[in-house]
Amino acid sequence: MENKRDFHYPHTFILLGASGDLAKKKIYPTIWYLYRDNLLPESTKFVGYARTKQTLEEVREKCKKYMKVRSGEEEKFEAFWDANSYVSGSYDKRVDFEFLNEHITRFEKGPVANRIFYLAVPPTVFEEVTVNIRNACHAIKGYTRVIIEKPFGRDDVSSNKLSNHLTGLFKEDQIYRIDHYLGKEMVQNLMTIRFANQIFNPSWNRENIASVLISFKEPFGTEGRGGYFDDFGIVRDVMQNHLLQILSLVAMEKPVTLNPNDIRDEKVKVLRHIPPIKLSDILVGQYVGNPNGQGDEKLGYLDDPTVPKDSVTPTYALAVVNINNTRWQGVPFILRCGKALNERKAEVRIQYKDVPGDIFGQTKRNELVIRVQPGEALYLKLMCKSPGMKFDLTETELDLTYSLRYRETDVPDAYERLILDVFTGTQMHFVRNDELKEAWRIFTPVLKELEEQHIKPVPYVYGSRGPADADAKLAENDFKYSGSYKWQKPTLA
Ligand SMILES: NC(=O)C1=CN([C@@H]2O[C@H](COP(=O)(O)OP(=O)(O)OC[C@H]3O[C@@H](n4cnc5c(N)ncnc54)[C@H](OP(=O)(O)O)[C@@H]3O)[C@@H](O)[C@H]2O)C=CC1
Ligand SMILES: O=C1O[C@H](COP(=O)(O)O)[C@@H](O)[C@H](O)[C@H]1O
Repeated sequence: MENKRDFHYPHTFILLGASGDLAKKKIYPTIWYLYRDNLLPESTKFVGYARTKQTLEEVREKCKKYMKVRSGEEEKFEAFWDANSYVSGSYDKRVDFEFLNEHITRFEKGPVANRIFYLAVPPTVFEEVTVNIRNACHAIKGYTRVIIEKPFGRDDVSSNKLSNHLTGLFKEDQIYRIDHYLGKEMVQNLMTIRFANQIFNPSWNRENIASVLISFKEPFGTEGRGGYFDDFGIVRDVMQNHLLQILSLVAMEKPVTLNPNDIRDEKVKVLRHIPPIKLSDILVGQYVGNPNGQGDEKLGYLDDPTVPKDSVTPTYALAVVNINNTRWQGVPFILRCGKALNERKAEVRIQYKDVPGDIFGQTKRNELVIRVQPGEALYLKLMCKSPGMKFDLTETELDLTYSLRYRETDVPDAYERLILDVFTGTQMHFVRNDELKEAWRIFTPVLKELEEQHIKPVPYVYGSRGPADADAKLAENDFKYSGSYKWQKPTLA
């Protein structure tokens, strides 16, 4: 791991695919915020690289609307762009990468100089780019780290092939596989909630917990990205990575230490207890247009011109995952994700069992909700005596809403944390090769069955809560919804 004291050496951050969507919407803004907040080594230079022939001014112009510059920050913003340069070249020609290498070398005065490559490139050019980095751009007087974005393959075979390819070029401690959900505040909080609170730890098991629901909902469809999406579908896009990562943090045993490898050892261990998902344990859906909706809501997935008319790619999926170990045997972990739904939401719901011997005759289950987004919150739904002269029960909550409790603190964006982690050399929040292998072992068979049998997803209307059958599947898996809980939003004092 790099020491803080090494931060005065030259660092170059090379963004491959600098002309693309991810670069302009996410990566350039992120490196600007890190630079603005003085979080990066002082002498860091940024190099954009892509096939498009363009000037740095043009790159800057394209990123403009995605980068926030507050009043008083204008000078710093100019300094940021002064530290940037852009090189155009192909992805497959070594000579172009040799030119890139010469370009980077100019910034590398002194005995040590480090390089970080961010691969914001399509999977089709991934192999040649990594070979060219290894052969022509590897640092000779410092570290070389590569950040890679999903998709990490599309099944076990292609993912293994990619892993073997990378293993032939880089050591595991040079590879940073991004799952940006691991950079989200409440996902990072899962370990603290579990292991720094004696109140939760003893009840975190099959004796007390009935079911766990991990949800991701988005209120928009594929928005013209259907061409990419159709090849992957929601299971590969969200469930196999983001939701499974959350599951492993919710279900794993306590790691021996906070060392990244100890944590990832535990994540792998719990994944190894999960058998591959069966076809009977998954429900898939695809959105159709809402005739009463506005604008895009009128359009179904198949109306996207980049999607084949007979596509059976799921835009919604609910899967029941079993963990066959002492802690969790028999507790359904329900993963649920979908596009074009009624709201934006990502959350974990830990639903406790019914109170045995209910003397009140009306108790509802406790539920611990960890809301990842929007608006980070942790709330525990519980029963209380109705205040006043009555002796009946009321459903209420212990509520930790971040925007109220931590008014002065800005929650950083996931990419900011993760890119900074790469500079400091901490791999705790990155996906290790063996985690990835387990994830594909769990999902590949069912994905194959869905695709080989051409299973038609259940239609659901754009803007709805998803296929009607999904709630029945939740109920079958010991997730109880009473509909009686009412939240009273606190008002600001
Ligand atoms: N700190 C905070 O900000 C807090 C906010 N709240 C808010 O209060 C509101 C209610 O709280 P919530 O925890 O959602 O509790 P509820 O018991 O009201 O709802 C739980 C969830 O059940 C799902 N649901 C709705 N209908 C059904 C159904 N027929 N079968 C199965 N599931 C169903 C909904 O999610 P889905 O559509 O995803 O299935 C819903 O969000 C929410 O908006 C919540 O954000 C509550 C407490 C604290
Ligand atoms: O990885 C992905 O995540 C986004 C959702 O990310 P969020 O941080 O906005 O929740 C999703 O839209 C996209 O399809 C998927 O590839």
